[in-house]
Amino acid sequence: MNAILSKASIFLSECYKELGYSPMELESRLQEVSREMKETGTYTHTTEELRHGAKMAWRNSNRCIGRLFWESMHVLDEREATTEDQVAEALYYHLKYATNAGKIIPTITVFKPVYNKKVPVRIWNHQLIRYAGYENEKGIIGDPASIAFTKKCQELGWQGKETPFDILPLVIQCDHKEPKWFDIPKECIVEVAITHPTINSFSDLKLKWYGVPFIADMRLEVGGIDYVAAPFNGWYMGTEIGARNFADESRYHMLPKVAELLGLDCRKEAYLWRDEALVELNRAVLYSFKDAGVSIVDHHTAAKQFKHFEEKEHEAGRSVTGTWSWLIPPVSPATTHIFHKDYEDKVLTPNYFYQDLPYD
Ligand code: HEM
Ligand SMILES: N=C(Nc1cccc(CNC[C@@H]2CCCN2)c1)c1cccs1
Repeated sequence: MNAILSKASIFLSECYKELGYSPMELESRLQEVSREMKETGTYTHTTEELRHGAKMAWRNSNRCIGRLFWESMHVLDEREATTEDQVAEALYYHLKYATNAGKIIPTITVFKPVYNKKVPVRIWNHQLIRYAGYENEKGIIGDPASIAFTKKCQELGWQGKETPFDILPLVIQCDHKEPKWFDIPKECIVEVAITHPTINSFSDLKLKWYGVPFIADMRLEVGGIDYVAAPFNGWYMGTEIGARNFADESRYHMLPKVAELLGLDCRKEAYLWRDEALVELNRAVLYSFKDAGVSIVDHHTAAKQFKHFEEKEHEAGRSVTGTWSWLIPPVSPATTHIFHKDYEDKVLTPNYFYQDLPYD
């Protein structure tokens, strides 16, 4: 218990200082928290503490290149939601609010935290919106990264259409019971068809992707409290879709098909046909999102924004921690300043952490 108390006082001291409270106000809050700890073995964040804690956690996310905007995140406090239906409704609201018809608003919804090892809410999805993956004797349909979770959804009674872009259901578990699944209303989902600015035959690839990434499986830790259901969204950096989701051999494996469409000579690696296909695919992703009015950032602009974040943090007297190998983009990494410096990969809290899958 006093482990939580020390984490709480460290968090509250930093949080209250950043919010401009006086030492007196901090002191009285610390006494209130220690009283609640004695009575209940835990303590409850005020909405303001939760709001600032979630933003600090983003600011401390070492692998995130998008941290410049950490203070602007919208925090939806859904700690009162206790049933699967209430959680599903809160998620529908988050999906619509954050999508904002394409002008994406970075948002997090925070559900009731763990207490005495009891887990009130757990979301089984990796991302709230993601495509299904099916594997049969003839091969794979859809996103290979989703094969295991898709099987889980089918065991729970969900049935997909077995197209390459079936949107998976929300899977919500309350109080360690059997999880419930919910189809996402179509008004909560924006998708972008991938076309190319100059190569018209690009649409023959019939590629599309969902507009907004909502990470649903990470644990938000604030002052010793574990929020294991706290889905958050931002906007995509183009390379995530163009250089990984569409390009990886273990994902949609599109480079050979793009190269063929471009009429590239693929007989020798030294012709750099992979690289040429990659650039055209990433150019198409950025062009299509822009044309559809859905927020996205290219990796050069994102790196410049990260540079600005570093400068702002320095002015605030905080040192920037980071994971270099995740911060450099997968396309043309050495063209960014990030590649040419190193970052201390120290894990601060509040932060977002991986957690064990809630299913086997
Ligand atoms: C606003 C636009 C944002 C952009 C463009 C952005 C960009 C990125 C990118 C490109 C990655 C690497 C992902 C990968 O390679 O799989 C990443 C990682 C991460 N981002 Fe951001 N991000 C944004 C907002 C956010 C927000 C709002 C949060 C949380 C509040 C966040 C927390 C994280 C975390 C925790 C990781 C590491 C994930 C992991 O370890 O798998 N980011 N971000
Ligand atoms: N742009 C985004 N990308 C992002 C951020 C965090 C985590 C992820 C997913 N990372 C895991 C994947 C799967 C293996 C390697 N990458 C994507 C955002 C997602 C949610 C808020 S911003």
